[in-house]
Amino acid sequence: MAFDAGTAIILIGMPGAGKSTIGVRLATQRSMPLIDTDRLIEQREGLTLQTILDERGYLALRQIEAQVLINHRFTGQIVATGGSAVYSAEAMAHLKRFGPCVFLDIPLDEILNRVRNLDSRGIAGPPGLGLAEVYAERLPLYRQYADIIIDGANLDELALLAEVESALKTL
Ligand SMILES: Nc1ncnc2c1ncn2[C@@H]1O[C@H](COP(=O)(O)OP(=O)(O)OP(=O)(O)O)[C@@H](O)[C@H]1O
Ligand SMILES: O=C(O)C1=C[C@@H](O)[C@@H](O)[C@H](O)C1
Ligand SMILES: [Mg+2]
Repeated sequence: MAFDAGTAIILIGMPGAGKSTIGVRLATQRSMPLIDTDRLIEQREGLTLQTILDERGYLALRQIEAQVLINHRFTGQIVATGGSAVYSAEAMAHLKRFGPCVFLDIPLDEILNRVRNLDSRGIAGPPGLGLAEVYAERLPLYRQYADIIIDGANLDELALLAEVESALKTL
């Protein structure tokens, strides 16, 4: 693919996969702006994600997320998506027009270690669904939309960043 200054890099993966952490590092390293799509949602709605979930439910949050993604231009940006972005095929097709989609593939046990506050952190899924079920449901979707899959097992932030950079060079 053409990898010029306008090309975005889209990070996808489970909550706790490191999209924001790696996003910040990639943006700094490449002198590109970082956009966290969760913040776009909160700005548009004037509400926190948790309030949207509590007051309108997870399907409404997924719908809002899809609309926000579809209506935004991501040219030249590092994009840290919400973990639930992959529920909208239309939003994913739109995102992928701006650049490659990088799936940070972190094993479930590591995700479970990192994400402890499931009840208060707002997962866009049915109440009561555990992280293991969310992981099983989403894994095929993350794989389906990924142009690059990074096996992040046992990689610290810097090692993961290096893997992402080296995979991007192969495109
Ligand atoms: N490679 C890594 N090794 C160990 N810990 C990491 C790594 N990357 C991120 N973390 C830690 O995991 C936690 C979650 O990371 P981060 O917030 O970047 O995930 P995220 O994918 O953006 O999640 P969310 O979907 O909740 O926004 C943070 O505490 C971060 O310090
Ligand atoms: O993985 C998820 O379901 C979510 C992750 C967060 O980043 C937010 O996008 C939202 O709370 C949903
Ligand atoms: Mg994040």
